[in-house]
Amino acid sequence: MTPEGSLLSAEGLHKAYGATPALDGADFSIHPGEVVAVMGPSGSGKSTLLHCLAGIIRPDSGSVRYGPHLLTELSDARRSALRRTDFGFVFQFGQLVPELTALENVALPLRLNGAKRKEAERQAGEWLARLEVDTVAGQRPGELSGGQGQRIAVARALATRPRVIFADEPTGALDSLNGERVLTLLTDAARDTSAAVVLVTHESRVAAYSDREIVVRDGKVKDMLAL
Ligand SMILES: Nc1ncnc2c1ncn2[C@@H]1O[C@H](COP(=O)(O)OP(=O)(O)OP(=O)(O)O)[C@@H](O)[C@H]1O
Repeated sequence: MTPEGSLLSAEGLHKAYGATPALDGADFSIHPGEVVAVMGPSGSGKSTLLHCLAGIIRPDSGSVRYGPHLLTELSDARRSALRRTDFGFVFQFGQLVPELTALENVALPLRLNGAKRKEAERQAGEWLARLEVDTVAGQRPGELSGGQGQRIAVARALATRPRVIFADEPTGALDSLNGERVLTLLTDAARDTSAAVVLVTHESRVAAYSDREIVVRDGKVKDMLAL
């Protein structure tokens, strides 16, 4: 299955950790600008699916295609280069560099992609304003609230204008008001920049921010519409 016009698609993914199967023939596809919520019980394989789609881990079998690239065939170096230029990541905890200020954290991926310091910090400042955390630009992660930290993580994920954003329980550590705010900002900004979002979540209210929901169960993917 390579659904017509999809940006990222996977077919027949299998992955086991020792004797524990995590993915058992999972298929997936997402279109440019689409927000897909990945739901499912704990241990069903959601994070493993996300890591395979993002080229962080290689499945035991099956293929992942991103645009013209067959991710599952690329070398580790090519996959990491593609992750840096084309993908953005937001996880539940601890992704900010503790020694850097909020502004420097958001500027970092731009610097890694070759931007000069001044230009990287100018763009980072714009993203902080957009995520409503420009007032804490000079503070370090240890001095921020959980909600502020996640907004900065979202700003950092969006700053390089990735084609795909992978978010694994991005609001898991936040109260519901902060969580909803972060999700609104993430999905609005993604839609504005036509980035696709793969959003792994336990919470069904999060699915309200998506265009489509899928459920992972026992390592297989089911389309909610088909259930
Ligand atoms: N690094 C690992 N080593 C060994 N087993 C693992 C590893 N990562 C995941 N697993 C196992 O693979 C299965 C799928 O895990 P995965 O984290 O993908 O599920 P999940 O749906 O994201 O779970 P949760 O919602 O609890 O985060 C589980 O049985 C888990 O214990």
